[in-house]
Amino acid sequence: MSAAAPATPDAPDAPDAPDADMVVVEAATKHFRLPRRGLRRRREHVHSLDGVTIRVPAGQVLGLVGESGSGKSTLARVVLGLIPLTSGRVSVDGMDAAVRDGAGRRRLSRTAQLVFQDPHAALDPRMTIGESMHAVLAQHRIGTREERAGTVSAALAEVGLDDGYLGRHPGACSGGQLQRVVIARALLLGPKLLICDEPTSALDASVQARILNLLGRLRREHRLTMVMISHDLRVVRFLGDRIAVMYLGEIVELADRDDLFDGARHPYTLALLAAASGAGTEVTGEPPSPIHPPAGCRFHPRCPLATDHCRTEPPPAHEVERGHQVRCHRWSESRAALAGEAGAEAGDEAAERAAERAGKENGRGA
Ligand SMILES: Nc1ncnc2c1ncn2[C@@H]1O[C@H](COP(=O)(O)OP(=O)(O)OP(=O)(O)O)[C@@H](O)[C@H]1O
Repeated sequence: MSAAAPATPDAPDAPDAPDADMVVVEAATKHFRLPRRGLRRRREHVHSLDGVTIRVPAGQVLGLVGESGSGKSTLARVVLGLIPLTSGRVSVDGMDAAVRDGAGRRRLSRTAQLVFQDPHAALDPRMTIGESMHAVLAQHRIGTREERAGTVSAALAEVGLDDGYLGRHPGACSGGQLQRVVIARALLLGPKLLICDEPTSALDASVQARILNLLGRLRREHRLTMVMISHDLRVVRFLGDRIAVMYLGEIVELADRDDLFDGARHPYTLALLAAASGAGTEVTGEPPSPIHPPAGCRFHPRCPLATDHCRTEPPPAHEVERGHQVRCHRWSESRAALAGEAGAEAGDEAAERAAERAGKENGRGA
């Protein structure tokens, strides 16, 4: 948890009752083939996504959290249809995300837009902000020149920027201003789904909170469905209605926000929560290779509760409560077992401190 805490933003209201699924991901697997190296005959693959199944109802915000390399961005890219799946299926607002023809691609990009981490990389430094925004509408053949100008100004106004920004180049703007421009540009086509991939992690702490508040307001006003990707639990907690925790290409825990934050069951989620609250350390050990994922439960080499069963049998997704799924064999005892362990560790530390104190006192007495 290296990012600074956003200042307390105004909590967004819950959306109206969601009706249909905006995003449906069914058994999505993405293995990137690596180039052949040396004398090795077999091609190796990076297991970036393995059997991910998830739905995002219209109007909901899904928070997607997990450490670097867990597959969050890959999931975003397959939902946007930017990369093909190895197997499985993804649909957005009823459209197959694997669509390849031009008209289908345009329809998908009008429906689903991406806001990613680095706004400097998202905008062409040679174009003014006005030109970058006009280009999106022109590409989709939307409106006359005058109509486009009105649409661009309105989009900028929505994110709190005036027409003075139209003639500026990205280099003349701050990171926060540019992220507003990127968000305004994403809204130009009237999307139903906004995928935000670490939208605040490149920004200063004070700016982070303002951008999160902005996204919360836009989500309400436009009834947007969102996927909010972050390694920072505070970000997904602020905006997410449901939270999915990813580890090495799999969703290991999925629950409504409060159920996850108050009743997590997966040892990986519990370690993330403990680290975020300062009550524990970061998850120990290196993440294992995504080229040769561990047998059984993928988390077992780093899990304090792992048994032989965990080392050999991949856990299914257990529905531990309505809407709360956990991929862990030991879900029923994990909270108590890990609390016991944290307690034991705290006890050990206290004992060590007491021994140290006793040692010093003895030293003084001698
Ligand atoms: N084009 C690619 N070719 C090979 N491997 C890739 C490719 N894109 C991603 N990967 C690998 O897929 C795995 C998942 O990457 P991904 O970027 O989805 O993770 P992430 O959770 O978004 O991480 P981060 O927070 O660092 O962006 C990683 O091991 C990554 O190295």
